[in-house]
Amino acid sequence: MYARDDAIPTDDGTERETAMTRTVIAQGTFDILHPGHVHYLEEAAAMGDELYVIVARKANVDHKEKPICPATQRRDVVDALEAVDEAILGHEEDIFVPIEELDPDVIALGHDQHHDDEAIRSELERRGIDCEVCRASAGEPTDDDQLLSTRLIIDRILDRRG
Ligand SMILES: Cc1cc2nc3c(=O)[nH]c(=O)nc-3n(C[C@H](O)[C@H](O)[C@H](O)COP(=O)(O)O)c2cc1C
Ligand SMILES: Nc1ncnc2c1ncn2[C@@H]1O[C@H](COP(=O)(O)OP(=O)(O)OP(=O)(O)O)[C@@H](O)[C@H]1O
Repeated sequence: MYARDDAIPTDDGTERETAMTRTVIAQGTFDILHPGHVHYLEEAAAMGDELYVIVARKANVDHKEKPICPATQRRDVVDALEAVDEAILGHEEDIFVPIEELDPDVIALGHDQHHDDEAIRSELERRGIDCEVCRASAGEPTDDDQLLSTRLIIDRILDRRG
């Protein structure tokens, strides 16, 4: 399934056909990357052709501890991942502004994100954005010592060095 127009040259170069690109959005805090983030972003990338990642602003992280790293650093590290086409800083006040600008085909919510899927769907509808909302799966540790959560990494640091 495709959505966004992309002009491409035909064999004789005189006319152009239309191909479509399926755009996916993932989002999150991404403070101290770990393999769970890689799992999520690779799964989100596989849902379409282009993956954009919205990196949450500190002010909007209000359901847990604020991130340690600045937003630009979190964005730059996410942007360097192979699965990611572009990471962008989220909007400070209205989280639907980047969605309106990017006009995605899919929003991939993380497996444990606190957002209510139905509330997001109805806000998208209200704003006239035609977009699927799906949930990604949880990445599991591949060995007992893996830390697939920023909070667990910070807890381990505090435990060992605090
Ligand atoms: C569809 C969607 C769009 C979002 N856009 C933004 C945004 O523009 N700015 C922002 O600061 N956070 C944005 N967020 C992130 C949330 O506000 C929240 O901070 C985010 O879920 C981080 O939590 P997590 O790291 O626990 O997943 C967005 C979340 C969703 C689901
Ligand atoms: N183990 C994991 N498997 C799959 N997705 C994950 C995993 N850990 C985080 N994610 C996803 O990555 C995105 C960003 O997550 P976030 O930055 O909150 O990381 P976190 O490790 O869950 O943080 P914290 O431990 O502080 O809650 C979210 O969509 C989240 O669901």
